[in-house]
Amino acid sequence: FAPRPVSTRCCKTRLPVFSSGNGDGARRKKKSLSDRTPQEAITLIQDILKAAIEAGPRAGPARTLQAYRAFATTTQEFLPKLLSQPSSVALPAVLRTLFERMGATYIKLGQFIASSPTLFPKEYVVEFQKCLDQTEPLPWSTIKEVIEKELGPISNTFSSIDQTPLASASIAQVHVATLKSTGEEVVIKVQKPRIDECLQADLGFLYVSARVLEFLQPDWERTSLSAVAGDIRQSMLEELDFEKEARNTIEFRRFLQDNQLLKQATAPRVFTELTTRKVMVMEKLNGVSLLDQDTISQVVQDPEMGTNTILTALNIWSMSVTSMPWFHADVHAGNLLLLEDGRVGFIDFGIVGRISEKVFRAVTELSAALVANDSKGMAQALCNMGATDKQVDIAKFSQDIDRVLKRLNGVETQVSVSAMADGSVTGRIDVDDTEITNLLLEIVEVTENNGLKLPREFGLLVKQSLYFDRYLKILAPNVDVMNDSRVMIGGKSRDSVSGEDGPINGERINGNQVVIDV
Ligand SMILES: Nc1ncnc2c1ncn2[C@@H]1O[C@H](COP(=O)(O)OP(=O)(O)OP(=O)(O)O)[C@@H](O)[C@H]1O
Repeated sequence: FAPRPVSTRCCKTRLPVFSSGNGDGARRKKKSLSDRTPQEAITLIQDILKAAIEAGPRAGPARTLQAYRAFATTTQEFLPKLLSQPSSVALPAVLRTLFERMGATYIKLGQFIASSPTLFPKEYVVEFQKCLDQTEPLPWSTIKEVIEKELGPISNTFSSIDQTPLASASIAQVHVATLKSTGEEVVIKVQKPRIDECLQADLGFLYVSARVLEFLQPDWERTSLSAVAGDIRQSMLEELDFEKEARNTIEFRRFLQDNQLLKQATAPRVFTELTTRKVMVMEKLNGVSLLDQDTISQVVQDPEMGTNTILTALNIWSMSVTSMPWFHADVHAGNLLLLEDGRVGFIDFGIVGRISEKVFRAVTELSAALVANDSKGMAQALCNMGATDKQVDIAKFSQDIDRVLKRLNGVETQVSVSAMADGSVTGRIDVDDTEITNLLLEIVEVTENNGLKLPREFGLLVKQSLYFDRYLKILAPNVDVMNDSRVMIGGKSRDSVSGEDGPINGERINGNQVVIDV
């Protein structure tokens, strides 16, 4: 795994959309999203189609056909209404539907929008949360071809492979197999054929990204569009590189090992000799998704287990944020497993986030202020993190923060438990992603209303923390994160902040302590 230099060439490419040649650049900068006309939406959709078709010769005829179909079905569905009653059509829904139908590149772009509440308008962030990344599995013969091209004849390495996939998403398909050499059960994550060409050779892709960004964020003086386009490109290329994902997984395991955490949590052992950019072979973790219904029934019968599992996951994730150069930025329920041996399993290190020194320092200040219930301090920390060109009214800002915090504490959790005829208990939890996003958006909104623009990396971090907040409320309802003396925020317990003895940094991870880095 020799490190590859990251090309920045595309980030510097002069994109058509940035050109001021059409003469209306200055006017456009003053527009807001609500000023967009249906005709502009139609032109955008046509541009997307054109870019996808132009990429056809390199991405394959199937891609061109897919683009035509997506365009035809979406316009058939929405165009008549868009022309006759524009106000009755929700543009975010039109774009999201189109993206899902256009395939991998656009699904990934949609997910980027969904995970960037500091960059995009609320209605688009909420709508793109629904962007589905589940696809029809590819036939086994296609997947087999990829494996054999990358690793040689299957029979040389594997004694058996389950031809029915464990999962299938836009980029990869996952199959369970047994290693011939040791008899160990493994999973093979296989990149779908031509996906890399489709994404990378999509000549118009960066142009389309910029067009979409410009459409969603007309006020682009505040945001550096070229930087955002570069960000999207880089995060997509990273997801396409399984050697990179393997390195991340290995680094996370090393972090667990160095901190003596392997007894509480693990990440799959990667078989580097069986890993390429397109295929990754790793240890199969035996467990169930943390919020799987069957798991919950176990948890309900043994509440301590649920509490310990989620506290451990939260502790470890938070610690990794503060002590590693990157953090797992996609810890949704499907990527956290409760293993048969009681440990927590972290999987899928394809999407990671990085925080700069400046944000890291501000997050630490923010955490300390949060622990001390010091909303003025929180306002100051957010000021230190964000960008602004005017004076912020700290007193008003801190009052607004107070209101959001009160609402954060008041979030209801939906847990239903039923007793079955055979005496067992089952439970069901409705995790409402939209509500989590709304809370995050509220923080961002309050900050923006006070004249500050927060960096995207902060959005990723807060979103993960809000997920954990929700899991805690579900699985460890007796832990009051904001007031419990066992809770550690930003590496300091509430007691230690108020001058009493509290756990020190090195002792942060134990079953009873929670570390929250906002
Ligand atoms: N090491 C593993 N052990 C057991 N199951 C695994 C392992 N890796 C992946 N899986 C299963 O395969 C599914 C998909 O894997 P993964 O999340 O890595 O793929 P993905 O294409 O990046 O999906 P997404 O981005 O939608 O989460 C997981 O949700 C999990 O059920």
